[in-house]
Amino acid sequence: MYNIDEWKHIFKLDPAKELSDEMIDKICESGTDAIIVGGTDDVTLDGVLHLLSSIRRHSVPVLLEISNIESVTPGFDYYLVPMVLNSQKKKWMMDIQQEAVREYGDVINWQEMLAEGYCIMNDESKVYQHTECTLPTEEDAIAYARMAEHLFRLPFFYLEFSGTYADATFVEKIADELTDTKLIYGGGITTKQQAAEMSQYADIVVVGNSLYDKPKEALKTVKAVKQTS
Ligand SMILES: CC(C)=CCC/C(C)=C/CC/C(C)=C/CC/C(C)=C/CC/C(C)=C/CC/C(C)=C/CC/C(C)=C/COP(=O)(O)OP(=O)(O)O
Ligand SMILES: O=P(O)(O)OC[C@@H](O)CO
Ligand SMILES: [Mg+2]
Repeated sequence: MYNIDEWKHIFKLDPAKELSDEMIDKICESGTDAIIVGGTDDVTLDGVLHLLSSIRRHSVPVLLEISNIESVTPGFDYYLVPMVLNSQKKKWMMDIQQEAVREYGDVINWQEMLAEGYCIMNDESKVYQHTECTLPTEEDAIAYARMAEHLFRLPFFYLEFSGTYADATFVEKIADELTDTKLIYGGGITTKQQAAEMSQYADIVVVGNSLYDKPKEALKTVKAVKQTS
């Protein structure tokens, strides 16, 4: 339906946080390639439906990044299924997803499902603590990237720095390991310079929290990424 291979920039909106209708309109008309609806805490069906109905007034593609089964609803273009590679618990990598497929497997439209291998690098982020991660070294992260590409053949490897900006040389090293699996970088992008820098290495950059904290600057990241490509 959409050419995901051409996507470079995505905004991530959290169903548990407030944004004005005016801001949602600006985000949707910013030229971003897609919107992800997703978050860690307090993601409810009501919150997801509320955001979806506002975003659907625009033509931008919209994806639900599933954080719990209770908040999944039809109406999205795609569904991202996180698998947390550096969790200590099999639950967050395999079991929770297996339970969902066991329950709903007969009705899943597999064309709409996209798996993401998450490597969570900020030990202070909510998602790191929630999914009971261990902090990878550079060698560990490279190994996860190689597994995503060569063993699991995942469509996406998500280098997650949620709330903090990474060292670009580290992101470059991870990018060098990936050919078919696309590298998504997310974390701490608040300026157009940062967006442009990460866009040199990641296939897709994701901008989340700065939409809530520094919205004017966040909106400028779209153009910065498009100019780099
Ligand atoms: C369309 C339709 C109705 C289909 C029905 C069939 C169906 C239900 C299909 C689902 C198929 C499937 C396999 C689903 C998996 C279900 C599931 C529960 C997966 C769990 C995924 C997971 C490991 C979640 C943990 C949390 C996580 C990784 C969330 C991702 C989002 C994220 C990283 C947010 C960042 O949060 P953070 O920045 O730390 O937080 P704040 O910004 O709030 O500070
Ligand atoms: O909120 P920020 O830090 O921009 O991170 C974006 C995204 O990777 C969060 O899942
Ligand atoms: Mg967030």
